[in-house]
Amino acid sequence: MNPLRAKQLVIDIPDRADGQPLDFTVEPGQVWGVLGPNGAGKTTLLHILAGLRAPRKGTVQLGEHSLSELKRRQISQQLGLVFQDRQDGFPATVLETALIGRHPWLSPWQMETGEDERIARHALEKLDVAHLSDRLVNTLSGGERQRVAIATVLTQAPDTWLLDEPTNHLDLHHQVAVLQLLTEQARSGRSVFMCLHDLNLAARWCDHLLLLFPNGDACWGPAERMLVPAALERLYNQELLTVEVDGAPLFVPVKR
Ligand SMILES: Nc1ncnc2c1ncn2[C@@H]1O[C@H](COP(=O)(O)OP(=O)(O)OP(=O)(O)O)[C@@H](O)[C@H]1O
Repeated sequence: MNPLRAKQLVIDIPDRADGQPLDFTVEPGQVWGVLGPNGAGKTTLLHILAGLRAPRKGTVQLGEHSLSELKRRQISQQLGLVFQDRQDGFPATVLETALIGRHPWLSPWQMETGEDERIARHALEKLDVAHLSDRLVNTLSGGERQRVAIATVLTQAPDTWLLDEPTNHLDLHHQVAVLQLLTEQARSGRSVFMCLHDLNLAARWCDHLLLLFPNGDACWGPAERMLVPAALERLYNQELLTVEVDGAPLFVPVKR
């Protein structure tokens, strides 16, 4: 598996100074969380790492190659992206949507095989949406649609998962199930890099964290080194109480 590297990367946020260039490597087996307030640049960073947007400065590498040297197909065989928002203009069923995940592995105009359908159906089962296989995606609830998006990337089977708020719209049980699935992906040698708004989910499930500040400052590293209450209070401009539960810190906003 090729590690994903950000090398001296500056996110291009209009009217913002360069700030701290990002220089980190997402290694196989790691689960990274990106934390930051609204507008800090989390989604933009994810799109840069997926090669969908150019950075202001620096490069993104998959193994020894920069993304700009790789064909889109090579990238999509290695990187999968779960978007924050999606438009369902095209009327497709849940199964047809999951099967889109096989496209990086098919030649142009090649039809999906029985094996592709088996992989897609298995992914739909893992995300608890197999019973919806024949439904049009635009008839699904927000949480069901989110689980289909994750199932589509599971069908794609990339080495590196990029996810923009994967727990959005999910009830507590499905939040935990998705984070458990991502943990299993990392344990099997893949890697996960996700934006999260829930600090406590990040503290519990991520082994590495990247804190993105609105002025372009940033810091990253092993989660236990990043979960410093003073830094998190500065990040969110919010006073926090910290308690320890089940061996992990729990952050609670101070109520005035
Ligand atoms: N095309 C654009 N034109 C102008 N400004 C943009 C554009 N795209 C993004 N921005 C701005 O860049 C900043 C970063 O946006 P981004 O979506 O990456 O933030 P985020 O950290 O993901 O925020 P959120 O937590 O709200 O999802 C925001 O202030 C946004 O308004």
